[in-house]
Amino acid sequence: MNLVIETVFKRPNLFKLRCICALLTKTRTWKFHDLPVRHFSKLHKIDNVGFIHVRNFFLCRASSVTRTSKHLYLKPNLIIMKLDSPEFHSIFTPELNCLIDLFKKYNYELRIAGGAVRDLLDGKVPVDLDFATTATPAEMKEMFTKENIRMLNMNGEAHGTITARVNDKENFEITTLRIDVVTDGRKAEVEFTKDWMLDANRRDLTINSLFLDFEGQVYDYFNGIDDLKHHRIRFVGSAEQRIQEDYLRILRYFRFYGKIANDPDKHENETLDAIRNNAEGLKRISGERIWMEMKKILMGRYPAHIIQSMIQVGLGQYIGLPRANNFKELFSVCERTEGQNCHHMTRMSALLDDEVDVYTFHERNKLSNEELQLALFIVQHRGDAMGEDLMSYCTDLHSDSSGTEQKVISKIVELMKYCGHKKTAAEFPALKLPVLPVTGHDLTQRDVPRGPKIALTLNELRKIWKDSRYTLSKEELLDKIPEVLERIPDNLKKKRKK
Ligand SMILES: Nc1ccn([C@@H]2O[C@H](COP(=O)(O)OP(=O)(O)OP(=O)(O)O)[C@@H](O)[C@H]2O)c(=O)n1
Ligand SMILES: [Mg+2]
Repeated sequence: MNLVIETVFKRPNLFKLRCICALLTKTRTWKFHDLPVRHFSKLHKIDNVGFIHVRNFFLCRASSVTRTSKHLYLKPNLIIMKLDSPEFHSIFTPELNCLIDLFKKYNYELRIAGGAVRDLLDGKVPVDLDFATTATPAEMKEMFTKENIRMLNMNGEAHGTITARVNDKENFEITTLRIDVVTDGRKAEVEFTKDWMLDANRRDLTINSLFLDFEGQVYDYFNGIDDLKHHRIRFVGSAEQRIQEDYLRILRYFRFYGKIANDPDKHENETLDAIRNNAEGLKRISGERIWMEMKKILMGRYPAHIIQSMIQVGLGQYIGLPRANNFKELFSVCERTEGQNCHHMTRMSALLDDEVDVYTFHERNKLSNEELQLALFIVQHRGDAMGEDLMSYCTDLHSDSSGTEQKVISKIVELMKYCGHKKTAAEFPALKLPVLPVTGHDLTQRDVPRGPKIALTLNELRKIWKDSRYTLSKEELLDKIPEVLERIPDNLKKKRKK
């Protein structure tokens, strides 16, 4: 297939354009089909819908020209490879086979898209499958209705997504091929298409722009297979443009870097520049979405290197880490927690210097209460003089901490992981912890007035019990009530009111 160039100029300057063509092919005919897109993207900028910009001149494209409205598109070289791995064969459930037959029957194309193709090529069984189709949402709805297949949650319809529940057993999310026509950095207005290349072209990374049919053929328009093979994370076309369509892609880039790259710190300068120039756009992204990505980065590969790179390109202030600079601590904690199955917050705490940092981070990322409490706990206790006998330190900490037994134990275990005390982290949960032998009920039986005095007395008794190394019996503790009560002022409530 020979590609003959057509040109569409904003400001026609044929001469300049021809010079560039000549540079590439030494003829006036461009032969894109045997050049990977990346090859010429150095000279040209490929924008969000596949235009090529040649040094400020609007361009062009060729072959079986695809037109939408007034534009012409570049048709990049399509690479097809065959996948025949056990992982690929493992995806075929009876429900999926049923879905495939249905789309065949109605003559619509259906392929697996995005992350699942990437994972299969990487030898992994994908967690979930995303599907792409040439059928429009209306056509899908008609087909599923005719075939008595239930559809769920119609919220995604405007963006082309229909969820079908097959055999009342398995859900399939199927999205119509689309072009993101207008984007505001978070969500897009879309136009449906039948062209697989255009759908690939709207996606974030080359490794996420692959399609897979059910014969095992992988369709690759943007060199995703080669990038995956060489552990490269690249945006499809222009990084700036891809980021500006959805600023969350900045974090997705770093997340996939942690998943795919095999060098902790080998980002392409061009990509980092685009991220640096667009970092501010993250302001518009909700804390929940940011935190979702951050959690995966923290638990992926090279978390310390990646988060350091993120802060160095200026993301800190937009992701709730305006003061973060203690990379030494981050590196140590990530190293110490390697293979420890630690909580993501344990690693994150390394970059939070104090409680103010924790609350700043919480404000941006809307942490769960469990995450917030864990970060506060680690920040408060990581500097404790823990002594030689760590089990004893943990037992005391347990006795001093409020909260349900299980929650306190898990916070202590995380603290031990943070500090690199692996043995204690593993053994502490199995330790039979001493239980305070007196309860609030025992105190009321001994005429301690109800109200705040009960809790205060219990606390005092707990301290006495701890000082005895948990040896005092119930009776011995109850005998201490009078002396404890003497230390608690009578006008407790009045004082509080003041
Ligand atoms: N901001 C985004 C989010 C998603 N996508 C596209 O939509 C696909 C599916 O998105 P998602 O399920 O969020 O990510 P996956 O790549 O499938 O990764 P994961 O394994 O985390 O699901 C991606 O592969 C990518 O092609 C995108 O282009 N830009
Ligand atoms: Mg996915």
